[in-house]
Amino acid sequence: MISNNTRIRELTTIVSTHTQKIDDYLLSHNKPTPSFDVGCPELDLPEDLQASRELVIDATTELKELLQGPKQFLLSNPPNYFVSLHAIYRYNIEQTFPVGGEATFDQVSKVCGLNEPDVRRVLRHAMAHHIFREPRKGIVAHTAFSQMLAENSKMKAWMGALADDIWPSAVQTVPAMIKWPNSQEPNHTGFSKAHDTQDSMYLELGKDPKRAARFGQGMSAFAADTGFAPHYLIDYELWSSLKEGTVVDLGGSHGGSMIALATKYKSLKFVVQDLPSTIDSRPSLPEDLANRITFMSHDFLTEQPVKNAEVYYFRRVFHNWPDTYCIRMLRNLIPALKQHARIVINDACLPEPGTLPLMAERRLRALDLTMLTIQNSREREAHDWKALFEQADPRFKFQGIKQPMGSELAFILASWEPGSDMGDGLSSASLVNGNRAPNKD
Ligand SMILES: C[S@@+](CC[C@H](N)C(=O)[O-])C[C@H]1O[C@@H](n2cnc3c(N)ncnc32)[C@H](O)[C@@H]1O
Repeated sequence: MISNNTRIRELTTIVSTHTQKIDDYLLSHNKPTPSFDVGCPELDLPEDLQASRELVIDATTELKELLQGPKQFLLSNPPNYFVSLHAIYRYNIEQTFPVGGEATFDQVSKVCGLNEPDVRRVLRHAMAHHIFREPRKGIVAHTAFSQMLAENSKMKAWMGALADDIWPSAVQTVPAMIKWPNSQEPNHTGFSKAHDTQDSMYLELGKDPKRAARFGQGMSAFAADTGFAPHYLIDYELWSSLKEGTVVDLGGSHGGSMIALATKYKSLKFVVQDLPSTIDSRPSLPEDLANRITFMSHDFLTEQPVKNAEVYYFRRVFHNWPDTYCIRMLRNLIPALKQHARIVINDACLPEPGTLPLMAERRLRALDLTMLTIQNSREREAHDWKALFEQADPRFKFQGIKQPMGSELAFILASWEPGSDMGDGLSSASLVNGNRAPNKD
C-alpha cells in the first residue's frame, strides 16, 4: 500500500506550520504582512522565527521542484535571468520616475535613453520577478523590490558589480578551466578571460577607481544582511579579552568591520588595510572613530608593515585566494608577529555535503563556484583551514573554529607560538559546527 505520508505532504505541513507561526507573530506585533507593495519593509523576525522562515523557503523550493519534475526543472533555468536587471542597472531605469509614482513605457524610455520596445520587454521580464509592476496596461509602477534598487545605493552597486563584473565571468568559467587546466593562479579565471586581462580581478578592478568603489560599496550591502550582520563579529569573545592594542584588518575594504568593533571596544586601535584604489575611495569617518581607526594602503601579498599588533584579521579574504597565495599571506605576517599574536580568519567553513538546509547549501556551493570564477579560489572545510596554517609555518598554533549560530561566517583562529608545536585545534578546541541554520525538518 502506498503511504499517505508522502514527501510533498510533509513539505506542505512544514510550510503551513511555520507560515502560521510567522503570520501569528506579525499579526500579534502589529507588523505588516509581507507584500510586494512599495513601502513594505524587510521581514524583521526574532531568531526562532528566522529559522521558521528558512524552513518555509526550503520546503517551498523543494516542493516546487518536486512538482516540476526533472524535465521541467532542467528546462526552466533560463540563461538570461540577469539581462533585465543588467539593463535596469545600466539605464538607471529605477530612477526614471519617483517611487510611488507611475510612468508609461514611453516616458521611461525618454528619460533613460533606451528605445521603448526594449524598455517594455526588459521591464515585463523584470515584472515577472516582482521588480516593477504594471498596474494598468502600459503603465509602470514600483514594487518593494524595485524600490530597493531605487533607494539603497549599496544594493544598486552590488547589482552593477554582479552584472558588469561577475556575470560575464561566470559564463567564461568553464572555458577558463579548459584553457588553464589545474591552474592555481588568480588570473587564470573566467574573470580574466571575460574581461580580457592578464591580471586578477582585484588588480583589474583597482585600475578603475569608480569600478573598485562600486565593488567595495556592493560588498558592504552584505554587511547588513542577517548572516553577515556585524553583531556576530562584535560578539566574538576574543575582543573583550583584549585590554588594549591594535587590530589590523587586512583587505578590510572601507572599514565596515573595524567601525563596528571600534564603536564597542573603545580601548583598542584599528588599522584597515586594502589596495590603494579602495582605501582612496573610502567615506570619511566621524572624529571619535577617526582617532582610533587608521586607513593604510597595503598589499597583503607583501610583508606586513604594522608590527606587534594583537590581532591580524582577515574577513572574506582567504576565500578569494588559492592555497599557495593564502600561505604566502600568512607568511607575510611572520616578521610582524609578536609571541601569542592572534590570526583570525572570518570566512565560511564548509560543512559536510548535504548537512545544511537546501538554500544554505545552495548559497555556499554558489559562493564556492563564484570564488572559482573570479580568483581561482575556493571555500574551505575545517581540515583545509588547519592545513593552511600547517603549511605556512609550524609556529602557527591552530586554535580551532567557531561557527556562531545563524552566521554565514566562521571564526578560524590561530596564534603565533614560536618554539611550540602545531596545535591540534580541530580535536581539542571548539569546532562548534552546523549551527548556522535549522535542520531540514
Ligand atoms: C571580498 S572583499 C572583503 C572586504 C571586507 N573584508 C569585508 O568583509 O567586507 C576582499 C577585499 O580584499 C581586497 N584585496 C584584494 N587584493 C588585495 C591585496 N593584494 N592586498 C590588500 N587587499 C586586497 C579587496 O580590495 C577587497 O576589499
